[in-house]
Amino acid sequence: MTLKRVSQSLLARLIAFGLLLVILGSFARYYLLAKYLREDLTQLVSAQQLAYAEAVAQDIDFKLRERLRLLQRLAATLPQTLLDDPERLGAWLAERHKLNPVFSLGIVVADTRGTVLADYPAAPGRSGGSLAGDPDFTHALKGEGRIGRPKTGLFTGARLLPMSVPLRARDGSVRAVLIGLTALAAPDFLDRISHGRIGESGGFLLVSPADRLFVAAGRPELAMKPTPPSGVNPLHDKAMDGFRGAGVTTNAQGVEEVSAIASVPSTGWFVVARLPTAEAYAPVRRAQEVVIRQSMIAVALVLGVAGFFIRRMLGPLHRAARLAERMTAGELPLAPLPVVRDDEVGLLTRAFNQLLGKLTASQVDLQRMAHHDELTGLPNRVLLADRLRQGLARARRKDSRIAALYLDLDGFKPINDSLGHEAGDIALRDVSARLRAVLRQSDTLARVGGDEFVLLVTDLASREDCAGVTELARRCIEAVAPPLSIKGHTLRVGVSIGIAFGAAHDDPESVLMAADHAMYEAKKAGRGCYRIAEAASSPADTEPLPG
Ligand SMILES: Nc1nc2c(ncn2[C@@H]2O[C@H](COP(=O)(O)OP(=O)(O)OP(=O)(O)O)[C@@H](O)[C@H]2O)c(=O)[nH]1
Repeated sequence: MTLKRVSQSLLARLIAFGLLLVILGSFARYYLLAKYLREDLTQLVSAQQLAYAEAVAQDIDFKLRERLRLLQRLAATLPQTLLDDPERLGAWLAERHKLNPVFSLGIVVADTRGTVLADYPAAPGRSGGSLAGDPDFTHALKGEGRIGRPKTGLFTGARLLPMSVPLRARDGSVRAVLIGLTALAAPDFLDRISHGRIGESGGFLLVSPADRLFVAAGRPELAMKPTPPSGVNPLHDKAMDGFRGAGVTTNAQGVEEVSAIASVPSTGWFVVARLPTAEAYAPVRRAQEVVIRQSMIAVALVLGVAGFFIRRMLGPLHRAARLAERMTAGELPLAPLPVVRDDEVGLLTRAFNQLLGKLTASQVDLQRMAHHDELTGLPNRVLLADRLRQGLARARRKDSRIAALYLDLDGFKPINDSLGHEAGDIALRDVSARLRAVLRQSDTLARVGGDEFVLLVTDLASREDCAGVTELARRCIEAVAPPLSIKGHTLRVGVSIGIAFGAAHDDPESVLMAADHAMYEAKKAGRGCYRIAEAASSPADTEPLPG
């Protein structure tokens, strides 16, 4: 029941409408903000990631080329006589290595058969060993230097990157092969991949697409591990096919990330700079949180402030409704409601007051019509009966009397008959006016029939007062007697009066009947006179009145 009342309340509906607007607005802002911020951030983070990836790729490319150039310089400067003296060759290599120790796992010199002549730093079993089947050795033997493929070293067992260059005789023939081995984990080599961080959770990967291998990775467990099969990570698949640039993708671990790919031209590798979107889009989440917080504040404001103001605005309406209810219940008299403000509520209250005014006026009219004669405006039989009851009640309380004078016009019918009903009405109104002029204010003159009137006189406290009633009857006869001028005709009517007195024990009907009978007596006595009823409480029958 209470819920139904609330749902029907204008206040509740206005607040609900306000809340709906706030919530819809919040939803729209929440999603639009997220959408546009995400788009902008994707662009920004992609550009940033690409810049990182390119910088790292260039750095790695530079280091690789530098190493290859160094190896070529060594090959060009190595005194060929040392090839026949492994001990001195080893010392020469050690000297060079100390000057620039970039080949952390050693510089190896092998003759054209692949036999290792010397190495530094030395690896167990390498010197005197054979590199005959080694692809880097074979390649250099053909006269070309190259950066090899990452692999696990034959003698060192470490993950390394080999580089090989030929050592040529004066006639241009290959006399030996120089191989430089760099540990993938060597300092200042791929550390930007393995230790570089992007934000809190992002990092780098170095991929060799030809080997389908992670050469190095920020996550150590990925280093030298195969790349995911195609179909797992769409952006990785594109990168393997040669795409360079940035995009949003989901990696093999199911983590969505913004990734950028840049080439390492010297090896055909590529660097991936990756940042999980959970971190990249953190500002989006923060903005969404702000929107949610704002919305909660807006909801609180709508509930509090708007609720307060709407309540205030509708307050006069509530008060007016309560007043109207109490008037309807009869607890308050009907009265215009106070118009507090000049707004819609005031307009409604004013309209209500106008309606109330009309209602009250028609109620007064109805009341008047129910108690008055329409033609003369005099009280009718109903109101007379009431006044008669009141008069007798007062007589009981004050030990006084009342007198009823029953008046019947003489010779009225001929006016109707000769001049018409309208003339008769005029005569009745004129006679009423003359009789009214004779009365005291406390007397009641009522029209009780066609040409019959009753004059009620109350509070007759003394014998003189009672004697005054006959005097009043005489004045009535005199007042009616002068000729009437109706529609250019001079007409005469008279009046016969029957007087009956009433005291404490009398009932209204018997007093009226007594007066009526007395009036007939007056008619019989020749009209134009009054007679006093004997049956009712005439002053003669009762105890003498004081005075
Ligand atoms: N014009 C008019 N006539 C009315 C009205 N009510 C009653 N009458 C008429 O008043 C007349 C009353 O009749 P009577 O009392 O016999 O008339 P009267 O000539 O005074 O006769 P007496 O009383 O015997 O002297 C009737 O003709 C009614 O039709 C009214 O409201 N207007």
